[in-house]
Amino acid sequence: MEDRVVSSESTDFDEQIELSLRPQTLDTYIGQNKVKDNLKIFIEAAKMREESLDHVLLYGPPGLGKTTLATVIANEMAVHIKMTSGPAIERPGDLAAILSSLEPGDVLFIDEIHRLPRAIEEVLYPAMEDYCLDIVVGKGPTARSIRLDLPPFTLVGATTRSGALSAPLRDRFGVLLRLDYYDEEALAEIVERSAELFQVAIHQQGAIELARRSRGTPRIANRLLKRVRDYAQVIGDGHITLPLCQTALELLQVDPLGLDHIDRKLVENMIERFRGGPVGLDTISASIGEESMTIEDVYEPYLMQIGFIQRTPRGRMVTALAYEHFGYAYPSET
Ligand SMILES: Nc1ncnc2c1ncn2[C@@H]1O[C@H](COP(=O)(O)OP(=O)(O)OP(=O)(O)O)[C@@H](O)[C@H]1O
Ligand SMILES: [Mg+2]
Repeated sequence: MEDRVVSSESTDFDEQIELSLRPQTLDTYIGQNKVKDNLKIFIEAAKMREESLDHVLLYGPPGLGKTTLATVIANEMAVHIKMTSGPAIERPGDLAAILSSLEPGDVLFIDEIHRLPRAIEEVLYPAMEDYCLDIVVGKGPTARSIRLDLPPFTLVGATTRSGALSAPLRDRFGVLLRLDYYDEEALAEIVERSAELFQVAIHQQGAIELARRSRGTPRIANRLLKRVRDYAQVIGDGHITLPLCQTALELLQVDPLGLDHIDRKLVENMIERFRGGPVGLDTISASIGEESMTIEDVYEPYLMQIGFIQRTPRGRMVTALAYEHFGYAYPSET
C-alpha cells in the first residue's frame, strides 16, 4: 500500500502528534453528539449505582476517535485504562494476566477486537458475563479447571469491521456505539482546537477548507493541519489563511473533496476499463493491482460516503457525480 497524506490509517508520524492532541473528556471530545449523549447517561447511571460501566463496543472507520473515546470513558469514570489489541493476545494466559491485573471498575481496551483468536474469545465470555476466569491447569488425566474471580471491569472493544465480530462476542456488549464520519463544522472545530494546541494562528476560512478536505476524519484533519503549518512557516508568514491552505493542499495533491491520486486511479480505472461498472471487487483488484481487502476497507468507504461509488448486487458502479468530478462525460442511456 502506498503512503498517502489522506490515508485514514495511523502512521508513526501521527502517533507522535496524536497523543498530544487527544481530548481527555467528553466535553472536549468534539462531534459524535449522539454517541456522547448516550455515553453521558450510561456513565452517570453507573456512577450513581457505584457500579462498573457496561461493556462498550465502538465501531466505525479508522481515525474517527475510537481509541480516544476509550480513554475519555476511563477518565470520566475516574478509573485506569489498560490497552491491548486483538492480535497482541496470542494465548489464553496473556488475557488472564491482563484481566487479573485490573482493579475494580477499570477499563480494559481491546483494539481490533475482531482479530482476537477464537480460543481467547472463549476465555473472555465468562469474564465479561460473570467476572470470572476458567483456567485449565495441568495436562492429560490430571488436568482440572479452576475458577478465578475477577473484579468488575468494563471491556471497551474497538473495531473497524463490526461484521467480522462473532455473534456471541457482540451479544455480550451492553452498549454498541457506532462512530460516523464527522461533518465539516465539527472537523473545523477540531482543526481550530489542534491549531491552538500547536500554537499556530489559523483563519476560520482556512480551518473550513482543511475540514472540507479531511474526508470526515479527525486523524486526516490533524495531519493536513500539520503539513499546512509547515508551508505557512516556509512560504508564508506563519498564519494559516485560506489561500495558503489552497496552495499547500494543491502541492500535497489533495483535491477540494479530499481525494488524491489513488482515489482518482480507482475511479478512472472503473470508468475507462469497465464503462463505470457494474464491476466486481476482485476484477477491480486485479486491474489496479491492489488487494481486495485494501480496496474495501481503505479506498472505497469514503468514495461511497460521498456518493462516488455505489454497491449493487452485480458489482461496484461509478455514479454521475464522480464522472463529473473527474471530468468525464456521463454515458447517456441508449
Ligand atoms: N472527537 C474528537 N475531537 C477531537 N479530536 C479527535 C476526536 N476524535 C479523534 N480525534 C483526533 O484524531 C486522532 C485519531 O483518533 P483515534 O486514534 O482515537 O482514532 P481511532 O478511531 O482509534 O483510529 P484507528 O481505527 O486507526 O485505531 C486523535 O489523536 C485525536 O487527536
Ligand atoms: Mg485506534
